[in-house]
Amino acid sequence: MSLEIPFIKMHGLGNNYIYIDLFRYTLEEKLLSEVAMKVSDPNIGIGSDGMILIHPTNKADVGMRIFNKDGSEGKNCGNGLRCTAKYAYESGIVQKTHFLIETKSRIVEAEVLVNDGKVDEVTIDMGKPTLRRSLIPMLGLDSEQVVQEPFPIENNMLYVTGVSMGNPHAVFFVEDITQAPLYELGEKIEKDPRFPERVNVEFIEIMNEKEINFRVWERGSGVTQACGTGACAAVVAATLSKYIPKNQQITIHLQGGDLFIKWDENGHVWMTGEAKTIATGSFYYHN
Ligand SMILES: N[C@H](CCC[C@H](N)C(=O)O)C(=O)O
Repeated sequence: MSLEIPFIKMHGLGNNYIYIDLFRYTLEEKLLSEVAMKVSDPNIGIGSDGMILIHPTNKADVGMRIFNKDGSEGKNCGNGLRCTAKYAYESGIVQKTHFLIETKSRIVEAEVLVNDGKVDEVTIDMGKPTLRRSLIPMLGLDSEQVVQEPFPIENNMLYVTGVSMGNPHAVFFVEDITQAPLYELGEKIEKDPRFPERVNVEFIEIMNEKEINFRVWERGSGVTQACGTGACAAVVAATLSKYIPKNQQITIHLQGGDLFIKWDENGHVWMTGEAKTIATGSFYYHN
């Protein structure tokens, strides 16, 4: 079977995905995982951190599904949400600047900043973090929160803070971000049995009460330039650890650039950042 699949490649701070507009194209469910792996491949595909589907839904103005480079389906994607919002507005799927996006794990509110009909910046109300151990999910005696819990791994003693933004994150504090064991321990932590659904792994360095340095090893995609849900999880973890105050805008310095995050007094996490279009075209799928 051969398919010519129209795509849009977009990124948020270098976290790039191949987007397929299912308002205008239909792709069979059984092909999704394989197509995600194929489009993500830099040698025989287009090259990306994964694939994102922008789809009709009766639960919100637009729906978003994310697939990682390894074909696994994630349940939320902060950079993907900003790019989905940009595309939905610019393509006319929505005719308003404030609208709802459905993800696998929650419905979020998006606000696009428009200049000359183009969206360069998006703010998303990412909703409330989930902190209960069993809902992150993380194995062990259930508890309301997992904050800097000893996490022995490969002869290292790390201290893990667990946060779900609809997808699971394990946050570790380091003294110097340039020494973060991203490649040495990223995949080992991602696939550690203490995380039954695997986990996204963030190493963060607290610079001051308003700035955090950040690196990420993503579940199913490895090291990426940025992770929006991870940046939200970082602010929640730093607040729970009492390194930063609540209800203050924090600048997260990711490899690909800065995100602006605030965990407000109502418990909602807000994320503001760029969304960029790289290319459009056709992907030729064969099986
Ligand atoms: N890059 C995404 C996160 C992808 C999460 C995915 N790796 C998962 O399996 O949860 C972001 O900007 O939030």
